[in-house]
Amino acid sequence: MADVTTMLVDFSAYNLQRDSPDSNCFQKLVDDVYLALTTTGFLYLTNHGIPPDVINNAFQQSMAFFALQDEIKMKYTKSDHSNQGYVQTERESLNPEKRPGDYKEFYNYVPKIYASETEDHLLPDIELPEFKSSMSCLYHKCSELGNRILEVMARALKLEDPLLFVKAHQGIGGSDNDTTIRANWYPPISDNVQIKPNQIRCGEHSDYGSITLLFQDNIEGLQVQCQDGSFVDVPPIEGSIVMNVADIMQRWTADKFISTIHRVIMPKTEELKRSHRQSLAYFSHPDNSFVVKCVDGSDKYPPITNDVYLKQRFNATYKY
Ligand SMILES: O=C(O)CCC(=O)C(=O)O
Ligand SMILES: [Fe+2]
Repeated sequence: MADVTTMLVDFSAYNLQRDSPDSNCFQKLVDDVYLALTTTGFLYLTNHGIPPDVINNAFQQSMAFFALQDEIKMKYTKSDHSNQGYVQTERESLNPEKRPGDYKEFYNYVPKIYASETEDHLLPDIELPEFKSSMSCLYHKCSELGNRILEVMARALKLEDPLLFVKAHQGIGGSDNDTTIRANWYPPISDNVQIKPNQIRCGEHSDYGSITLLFQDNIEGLQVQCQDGSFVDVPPIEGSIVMNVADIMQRWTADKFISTIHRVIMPKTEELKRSHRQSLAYFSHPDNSFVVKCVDGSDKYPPITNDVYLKQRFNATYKY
């Protein structure tokens, strides 16, 4: 299985520049998505229609945030009862049994405003007045594209209601939905940095939500696991988005679509060690109160609300 590569899927037939699908090539898109998501669970989306400026601005603002002094970044630290904010190196352990904390920093952006508690104080508006608007712009483009992908996925499974997945995500951006953009920053491994045994940039894990859209910079490191346990590279391809199935979607589809383990390894060469790496991950979630039931009508997994499922998963991941 070690020669498995991640499929390239051309999204032109339903990209954000179109009002409706292109009937000439839509079925090919549906078939390609079915093939990729039932085999590796990962694909590269090309011709998706998110403007490059939107992506570049979010990358630039995210880099400007990580370049701030530590004391400033710490003002924006994520608390343990919410999802927004900054998390410093080693605080997240994605593979706690086998590895020390991940050698990465990240910032989670969630646009929702809680009724009782606003989280605006966790946005770096003073230092970076354009941070919020650039994250928000990418978030909304990803939501639009995400809806189209979810529709294609439902059509691939020939669901009676092709908008079932889309309807389950209608609260994105509001208080009943945890869809998040995570800006990841992997610092360079300079000579004065002590890397612990088995420490890597991002430990082996699968994502928790429905689907993930991942924007990589031009630095390699992402790998996905094959069925035989080995890992293969998912190198950056300029202009593409890496899309993957996450855990609640695997459960929802009674294991038809596969949520695959992935990781980000330490740089292999001296030159890469001196480079930092950035990625932006859009983690899409169904609404918290939505009851996820197997779409094939089976009882392979009992129905569960998304918020109960998420709580179980988050509790295992953070060190406080
Ligand atoms: O940085 C990457 O390429 C992957 C990050 C990732 O898998 C995650 O944040 O869940
Ligand atoms: Fe991930």
